[in-house]
Amino acid sequence: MTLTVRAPAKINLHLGVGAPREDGFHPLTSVYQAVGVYDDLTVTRADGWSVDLVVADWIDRSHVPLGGANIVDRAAALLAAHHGLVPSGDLHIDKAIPVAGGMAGGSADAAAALVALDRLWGVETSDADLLAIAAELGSDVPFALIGGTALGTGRGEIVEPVADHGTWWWVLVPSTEGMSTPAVYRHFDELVPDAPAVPPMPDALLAALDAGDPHALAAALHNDLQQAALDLRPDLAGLIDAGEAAGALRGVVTGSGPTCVFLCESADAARATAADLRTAHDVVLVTTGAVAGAHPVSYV
Ligand SMILES: C[C@@](CO)(OP(=O)(O)O)[C@H](O)COP(=O)(O)OP(=O)(O)OC[C@H]1O[C@@H](n2ccc(N)nc2=O)[C@H](O)[C@@H]1O
Ligand SMILES: Nc1ncnc2c1ncn2[C@@H]1O[C@H](COP(=O)(O)OP(=O)(O)O)[C@@H](O)[C@H]1O
Repeated sequence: MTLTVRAPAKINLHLGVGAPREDGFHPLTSVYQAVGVYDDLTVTRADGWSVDLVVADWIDRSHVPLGGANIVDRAAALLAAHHGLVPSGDLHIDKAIPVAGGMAGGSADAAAALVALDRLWGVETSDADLLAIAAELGSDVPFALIGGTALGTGRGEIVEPVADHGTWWWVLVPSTEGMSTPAVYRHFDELVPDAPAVPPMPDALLAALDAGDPHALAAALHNDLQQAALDLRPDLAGLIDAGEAAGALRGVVTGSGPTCVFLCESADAARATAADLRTAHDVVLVTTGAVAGAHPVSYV
């Protein structure tokens, strides 16, 4: 039996960050959207356990740990332990989500592994248990399971879908060099020593999503980590200006960066913005959101 599960990248339409909790995590008010850039995970029955990887030609394979240190190894171990099993299977990752790019590629792989191994092992984990295991793996993993557009609270792991009546056109510009999420949060703490205990709700953004209005959404996009990311990567400010000058309604850093995402008014506007940005950047992707969370695409 061979099963392929596809999991999407996420962007943060809103990322409100509060003061660090006692456990070191930051309380978040995040609006996630799953976009059409995917990692595919293929699992095949085997007696032992193995993980291998291929990457898109613009991704540096050496940035993805193998040999037991990949997040999919932890996903397999947690799901197996939940059912009193030992992990088994050959798992193959086909990666097109930027690594350490603020797009939750590792989280997507973890979510895909949970969905794929649940089927491979025939263990029929409940949705509630799968979400709980996902939350143990990482703050962004539950969202990768549900996809769509969702509000994330707690440390980002408590997710609920929100009304979204738009088809949103995005231009994405990843960087070849990733950024460390903990380092960006640490710099945020230096920049904003008086962050609130609970970041406020992004009411205007939620209304723009419900209305399907790209101009209102563009005006409401917000990321509390953006200044910290720009301090650590000053070149990104010029990229955001260039995307907006090329016709995007608005450009922002996604998550802890360094990927910058540009909301465009239409498919044509996205293609034109991307063409302009390609004169200076090797990798410029055009995509839409919202798309589904981790889901099987082939089963033989
Ligand atoms: C910043 C965000 C925004 O969506 O995305 P990315 O930029 O990583 O994609 C997330 O909060 C990243 O979530 P994720 O990458 O799953 O984080 P985790 O594995 O849970 O935690 C990694 C580290 O990030 C920091 N962290 C993460 C989440 C959170 N609410 N507060 C934190 O301070 C902690 O230093 C933690 O040790
Ligand atoms: N399957 C995986 N894909 C990508 N990175 C992984 C994976 N497993 C572990 N990692 C580690 O997790 C780090 C964060 O990866 P990623 O999820 O791509 O970024 P981000 O947290 O910015 O969204 C990487 O730098 C890498 O060391």
